[in-house]
Amino acid sequence: MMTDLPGIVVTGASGRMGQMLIRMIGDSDKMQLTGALERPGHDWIGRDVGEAMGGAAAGVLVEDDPLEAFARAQAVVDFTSPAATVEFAGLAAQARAVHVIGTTGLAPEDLEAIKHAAHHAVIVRAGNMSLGVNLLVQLTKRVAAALDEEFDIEVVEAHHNRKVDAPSGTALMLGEAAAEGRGVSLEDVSDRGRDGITGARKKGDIGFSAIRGGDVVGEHDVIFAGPGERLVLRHLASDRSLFARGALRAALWGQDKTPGEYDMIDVLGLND
Ligand SMILES: NC(=O)C1=CN([C@@H]2O[C@H](COP(=O)(O)OP(=O)(O)OC[C@H]3O[C@@H](n4cnc5c(N)ncnc54)[C@H](OP(=O)(O)O)[C@@H]3O)[C@@H](O)[C@H]2O)C=CC1
Ligand SMILES: O=C(O)C1=N[C@H](C(=O)O)C[C@H](O)C1
Repeated sequence: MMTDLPGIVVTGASGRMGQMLIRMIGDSDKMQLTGALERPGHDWIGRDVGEAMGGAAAGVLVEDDPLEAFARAQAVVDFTSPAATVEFAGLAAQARAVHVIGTTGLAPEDLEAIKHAAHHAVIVRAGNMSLGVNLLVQLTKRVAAALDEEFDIEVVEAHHNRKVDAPSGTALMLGEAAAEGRGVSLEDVSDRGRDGITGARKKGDIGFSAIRGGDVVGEHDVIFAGPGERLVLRHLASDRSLFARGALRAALWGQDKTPGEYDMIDVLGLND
């Protein structure tokens, strides 16, 4: 039933995050699901999304035309793939819908395209939508600023065996925060994918390691390893609903904002 509540389109409706978001919107009294998208040819197209998910009818048919769906909505919540997200950013801007981007693995040229779309609409993008990780980002920045290069910084992350990108978006956020705290550019100090005779660790580098296995939702450690002591900042996610909750909060938060690119630090009011 159509009401005055903000209408949300979920892209990648059949995905792990897509299904979580659709369930959460169905349970919410602050928003309504007005669209569920999948790519052309997907076997859910034309089916009621609730029934396709194995539950009760949701009254929304899965469709494959993003612009038509975005034009009817106030927000697009998008956890898909980099190529899809770049396309959706242009279309959501055209429709003037808030675009919440959770997709990770975005290349520099993808980020450039998203930045361009944000001239015309509100975009909230974060590699992790949880309160805990965004607090950890702030903590990481502060600890990195307090410790000198005698402390080696390593970011270690673990995820389920279906994840396609590494390092995770969260690991990169944490690496960026550590670099910012140190007053350096992550690009200059990032050490990814050690293998073989690598030589000794370079002072000042920020290292990344990725573990993939089973159904791990998402685990991140930022290690500050110094002489005689080691400080470990850790976040453990045990339920994907925390990412969906953050994304839907961002979709509502963005409704009265001026066009531009925002992140979850803005949404959660964690700016220091
Ligand atoms: N920021 C955060 O807090 C979080 C971010 N993520 C990120 O979100 C993304 C998705 O994760 P997850 O849900 O686990 O992945 P899934 O693979 O389970 O879901 C992705 C969905 O997007 C669909 N999709 C891809 N391209 C298109 C397209 N062009 N049009 C419509 N649908 C499309 C896929 O369909 P198909 O199968 O047909 O390709 C699939 O249904 C990843 O980048 C992940 O890292 C995940 C959790 C939290
Ligand atoms: O792919 C996932 O699952 C997750 N991706 C995000 C990331 O790349 O950091 C967030 C979360 O850790 C789950």
